[in-house]
Amino acid sequence: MPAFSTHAAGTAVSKEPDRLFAQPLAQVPDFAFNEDVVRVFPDMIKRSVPGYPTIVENLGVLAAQFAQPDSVLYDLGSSLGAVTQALRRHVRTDGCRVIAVDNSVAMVERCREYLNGQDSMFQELLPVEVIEGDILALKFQPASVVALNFTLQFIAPEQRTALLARIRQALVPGGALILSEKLRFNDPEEHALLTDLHVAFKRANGYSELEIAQKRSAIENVMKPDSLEEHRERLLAAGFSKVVPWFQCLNFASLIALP
Ligand SMILES: C[S@@+](CC[C@H](N)C(=O)[O-])C[C@H]1O[C@@H](n2cnc3c(N)ncnc32)[C@H](O)[C@@H]1O
Ligand SMILES: O=C(O)C(=O)C[C@]1(C(=O)O)C=C[C@@H](O)C=C1
Repeated sequence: MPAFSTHAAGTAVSKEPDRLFAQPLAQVPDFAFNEDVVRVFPDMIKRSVPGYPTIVENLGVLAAQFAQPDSVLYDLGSSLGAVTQALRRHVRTDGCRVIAVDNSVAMVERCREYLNGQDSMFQELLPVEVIEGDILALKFQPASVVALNFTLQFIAPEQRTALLARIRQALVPGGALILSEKLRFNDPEEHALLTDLHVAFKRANGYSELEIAQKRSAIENVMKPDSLEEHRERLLAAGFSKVVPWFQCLNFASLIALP
């Protein structure tokens, strides 16, 4: 079996299968984006997030509609740069460049390697800079596209509005924030149904009951999903004028927020 598969955008990424939670753990540690997760991340996210490849590829298509000349496209919580690669492939607007930011050293190192791979495979890609840092401390430049692809859910809830307000301030006219998140639902029946269906999705992708249960306890203290209503209210409170959901698969969704 080859050691690499391809990102949606076409470059080689690690193909190591995610077995991080396959053995019983005496105590399940809090989930962290460390070296172990980095090695299996492409497999983990594809098998855990329904619709992930569709979201990533279409994020490039959407971004091309909102990109404005001489502006920055941000990929916040870029992990291995899947979104950055899609942005670089799809956006052709003059003077645009991509800034990818992540605070995991292991993610940033591997992301840079993968982007070098993309540079050697394709021509006419947007320039890119990968910053190792906290998005809460980032000084934003005028931006036309900001992608938060499954990142906001890892930010402390009380810091989310301020971050979104700073993103709103950085957005130029015609630009957009694209926000993808795992959702929770205010209606208990809807929440239970979509949670069960997400478990069925994971099972169908080869995860055992033990893996599913241990992953659940690993993420429950570090990842706090909101409801669609909470997202909409918070985005409006942060100064966005319009919130348009463009994708939902089970309990995972992606929204466009306009300045
Ligand atoms: C679920 S992953 C994002 C997946 C990625 N956007 C993609 O589409 O493949 C969340 C990422 O956010 C990063 N992250 C979490 N909190 C952060 C912060 N405060 N500043 C920068 N990055 C952060 C994590 O290190 C992790 O790589
Ligand atoms: O809800 C889950 O079980 C998940 O695994 C989701 C999720 C995410 O949404 O980011 C959590 C951590 C990993 O980064 C990959 C996927």
